[in-house]
Amino acid sequence: MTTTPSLIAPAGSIPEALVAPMQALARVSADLALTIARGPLGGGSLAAEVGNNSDGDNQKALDVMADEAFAAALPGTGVRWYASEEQDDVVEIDADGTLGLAIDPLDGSSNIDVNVSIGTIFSIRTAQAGGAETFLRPGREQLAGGYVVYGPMTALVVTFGAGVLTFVLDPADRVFKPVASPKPIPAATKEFAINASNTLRWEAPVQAYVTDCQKGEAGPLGKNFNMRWVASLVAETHRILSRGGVFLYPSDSRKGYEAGRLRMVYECAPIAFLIEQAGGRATTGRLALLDQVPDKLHARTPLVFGSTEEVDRITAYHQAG
Ligand SMILES: O=P(O)(O)OC[C@H]1O[C@](O)(COP(=O)(O)O)[C@@H](O)[C@@H]1O
Ligand SMILES: [Mg+2]
Ligand SMILES: [Mg+2]
Repeated sequence: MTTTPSLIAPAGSIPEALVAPMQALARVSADLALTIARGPLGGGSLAAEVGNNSDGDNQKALDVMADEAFAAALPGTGVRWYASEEQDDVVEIDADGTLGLAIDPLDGSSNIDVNVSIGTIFSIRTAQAGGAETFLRPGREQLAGGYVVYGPMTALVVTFGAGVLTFVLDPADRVFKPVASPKPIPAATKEFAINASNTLRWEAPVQAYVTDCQKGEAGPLGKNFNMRWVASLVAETHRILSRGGVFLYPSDSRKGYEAGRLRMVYECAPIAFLIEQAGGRATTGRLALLDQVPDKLHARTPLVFGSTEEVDRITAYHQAG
């Protein structure tokens, strides 16, 4: 029996061992895109609070639905270990699988009920003998890193370590089809993204950098900046891949935010992999993000990424501070 592919990729563009998991990810994402587009027509609220995950975040109905759908699609695709934002521990799928898949099944949960872009972020690694040891490794070892953004169009963007591939979901037949990837991220930018409600809680170097951006042409950076904050990491990443920019989610003094908000294994590492492959840079504010090793599955890390000139400037502010 042949099944219709959910992802049409140029021949040879996906490493052989990753074709089956990529098809599974694409199939579930296409289903999720339909569920998201139908909103309340599906019956019940996709944003209804249904529990808490191990990180203490509220789980919305769509968080749980997406997690269950991705986990259910993986048997037979070569995946041994499944690590999800919505699961306390790594789950074993197929004992003879050779891959580990880490996932943020639904990113940007606070935007589910306001009809703003949300997404899925995924990372594929070589399976080790144990679940935790598969993922507690430098992001540089990833075999694939990518996301799906459910926005005005649904797009899947992925790297296998040799550039960036972009696919758009065709609503006519619900298949992801290849499109040209944007040009490399421009080195210079005049656009930053940060949750400015935390200004007074940031460390001094971040406060100093954002203040200097706000000073505009008259300040030390000598240019007027624009600001964006979507509160969906996938949407911010898609914008920065499309036209450049710099994103910061630094640590702050709120309880639990000592290492920022975003999780290394299934949010920051795959995004950093994509950004580097697109010619940008990703750091913790101080160090290259892909060289850091998380100490636990849901470990958080400060994240700065985007156009190289601004990311490097932010590193310099940290070194000076
Ligand atoms: O609530 P804040 O500070 O705006 O944080 C927004 C950030 O949190 C996230 O929503 C976290 O992801 P989840 O929705 O998967 O927990 C990111 O997508 C986004 O960048
Ligand atoms: Mg997320
Ligand atoms: Mg999530």
